[in-house]
Amino acid sequence: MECLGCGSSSALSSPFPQWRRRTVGGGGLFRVQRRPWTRPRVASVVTAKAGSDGCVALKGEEEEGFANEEDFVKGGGSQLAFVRMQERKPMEMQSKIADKLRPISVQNSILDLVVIGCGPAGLCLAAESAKAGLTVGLIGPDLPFTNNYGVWEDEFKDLGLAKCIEHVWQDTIVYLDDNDPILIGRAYGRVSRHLLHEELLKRCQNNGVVYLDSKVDKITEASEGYSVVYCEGDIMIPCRLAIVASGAASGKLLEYEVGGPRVSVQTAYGVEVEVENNPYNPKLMVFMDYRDHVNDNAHCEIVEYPTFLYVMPISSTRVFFEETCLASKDAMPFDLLKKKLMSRLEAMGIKILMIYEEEWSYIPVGGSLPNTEQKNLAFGAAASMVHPATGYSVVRSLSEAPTYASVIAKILKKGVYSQQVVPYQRNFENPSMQAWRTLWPQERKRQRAFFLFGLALILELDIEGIREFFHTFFRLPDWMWQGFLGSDLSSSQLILFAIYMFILAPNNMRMSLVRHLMSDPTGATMVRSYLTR
Ligand SMILES: CC(C)=CCC/C(C)=C/C=C/C(C)=C/C=C/C(C)=C/C=C/C=C(C)/C=C/C=C(C)/C=C/C=C(\C)CCC=C(C)C
Repeated sequence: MECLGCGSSSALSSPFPQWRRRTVGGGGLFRVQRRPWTRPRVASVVTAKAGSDGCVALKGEEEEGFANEEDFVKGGGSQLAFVRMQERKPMEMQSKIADKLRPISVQNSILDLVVIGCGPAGLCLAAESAKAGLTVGLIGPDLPFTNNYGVWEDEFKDLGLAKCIEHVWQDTIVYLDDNDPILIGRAYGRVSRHLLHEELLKRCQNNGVVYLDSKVDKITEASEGYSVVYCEGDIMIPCRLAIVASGAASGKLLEYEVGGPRVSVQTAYGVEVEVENNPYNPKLMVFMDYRDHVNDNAHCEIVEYPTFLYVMPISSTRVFFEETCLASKDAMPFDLLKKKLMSRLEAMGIKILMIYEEEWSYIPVGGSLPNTEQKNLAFGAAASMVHPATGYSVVRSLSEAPTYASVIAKILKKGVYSQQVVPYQRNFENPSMQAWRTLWPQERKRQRAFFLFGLALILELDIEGIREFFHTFFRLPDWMWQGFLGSDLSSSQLILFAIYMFILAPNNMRMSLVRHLMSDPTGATMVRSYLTR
C-alpha cells in the first residue's frame, strides 16, 4: 500500500488479508481500493450495517463475513477506518435520531453550524454548540451506537454521565505474569451504548439541533465565505461552518499534515459469552491479562503477537472477553486474534456455552494531525483525538466538547463567515484557526509528541519487554499513570513521568529508554515540540 497524502511508505495493512487499502494523508485515514470483493467466510452472509459511531454491525443467524465491500465501507457518513464490527447485537433498543430531532429543512435559512457524524463526539458537540446559542444541523446515517465502551468510573461521573454506566467493578486488576497481579484501586465501568445514545440524543433534542439522515460527499466554500455541505441525493446544506466528526475515516472531507508519523493499529476481537469454569472474580475488571495462556499446540504465529486479554466478568458465568493487540505496525489479522482467544480460553479450561455477541475492533492510532489552516473543523477521531498509546478517545471527546463549542460560538457570533462582514479571506487570519488552536494548542501537540514516542516504544517490545514495561508503568504514583492514560498530564508533568519511569525501571529497560530517545525519530520530534513555544 502506498500513502497518498505524504508520499511516504506509511502503509497500513488490513487485518482482512484480501482487503487492499491506501492510506490518505497519514491521519489514520484510508480508502478501500476498488477491487473485486471476495471475502465471505461462510455462505450465509446477511446484511451488514454501519453504526453511527463509525462501526459496522452485522445481523443475522449464522453470519460471518460481509455481504460486500460496499456494505463494509458505508461508515458514519464517510469511508471507514475506525471500524468496529459487531454481531448478534440488539440494535433496536436505541431511538432513531429522525424520530427525536426536527428535520433540516432545505429551505431553512443558513445554519450557523453543520456537524457531520452521529457518533458520541458528533452528537455531543452538536448539543453543546446548540446550547451555546448556535443554529446547528447534524448530518449522518441514522444508525445505532455499536461499540462497547469501557471507562474509568470517576472520569465518566465527572462528565455527568454516571447514569449511562450499566456495570461497575469497584476495582481493576492487571496480570502481567504468573507473579502477583497488580490491583489498580480504581473503579471501571461498562458504558451502556443504548443509554449513552439516548442521553446525547436528548441533549440534542433539548437544545434544538436539527437533523438530516444522509451521507456527506463533500464540503465546498461559497463565494460569500459560507460553506456548502453536499449530501447524497444532491442535497445541499449551506452553513457558516462545518465540522467533521465522522470518525478516523473522514479523510475525503479533511486535510491532514503531510509527512507525519506512520499510522499504527489497535485490533481486538471480543465475545460476550455464557461460560463454565470462569476463573475471573466478578468483582474485578481485568484491564490487561498478559499471562501465557495459549495451548502448546497453538500455531506459533499466534504466540508471536504480544496480545492481552481484556475481561469484563458481568457475573460468574456471563463474561465479555476481548483479545487485544495494543498496537502493531501492521494490523494483527482478526482470524489470528480469534484463534488466540479461543486457544487461551481452552487452555484456561473455560467452556463457552452460549455466545451473546461478538465484535471486531480496528482502531488506527498515531498518524498526522489535521491541517489546522483549513476552514472546515474536525472533532473526535477525525481530529486525531484518539490517545495514541491506548486507543481510547470517547472521554476526551465528551469532555472537550463544551469548550470547543463555546469557542466556535464566539467565532460565529463575532460575525465572521457571513455576508454582513468582510469575508475572512481578507482578514489577517482564518478564524477557524482559533478553534483549531483550542483543540490542538502547542501544549497538546507536545503531549501528543510524547505519546507518539511512547507508542513507538511499545511497538518495539516483545511480550517479555511489555511485561517489564507495564510492571514499571503501574508502579508509578497513581496520579501519574492515571493522568497518562487520561491525557491529563501537562508536558512538564510528562517529563517528570519519564524521569520516574527511568528511576523505577530495571537497568536493561533504562538503556532501551535512552536508546529509543536518542535514535527513534519520534524522540527527535518530541524534543523539537518541547522547544517550540
Ligand atoms: C473501545 C476501545 C478503546 C477498545 C477496544 C479494545 C480494548 C479492549 C482496548 C483496551 C486497551 C487498553 C486496556 C489499553 C491500555 C493501555 C496502557 C496501559 C498504555 C500505557 C502506555 C504507557 C506508555 C506508552 C508509557 C511511556 C513511557 C515513556 C515514553 C517513558 C520514557 C522515559 C524516558 C525517555 C526516560 C528518559 C529519562 C532520562 C534520560 C533521565
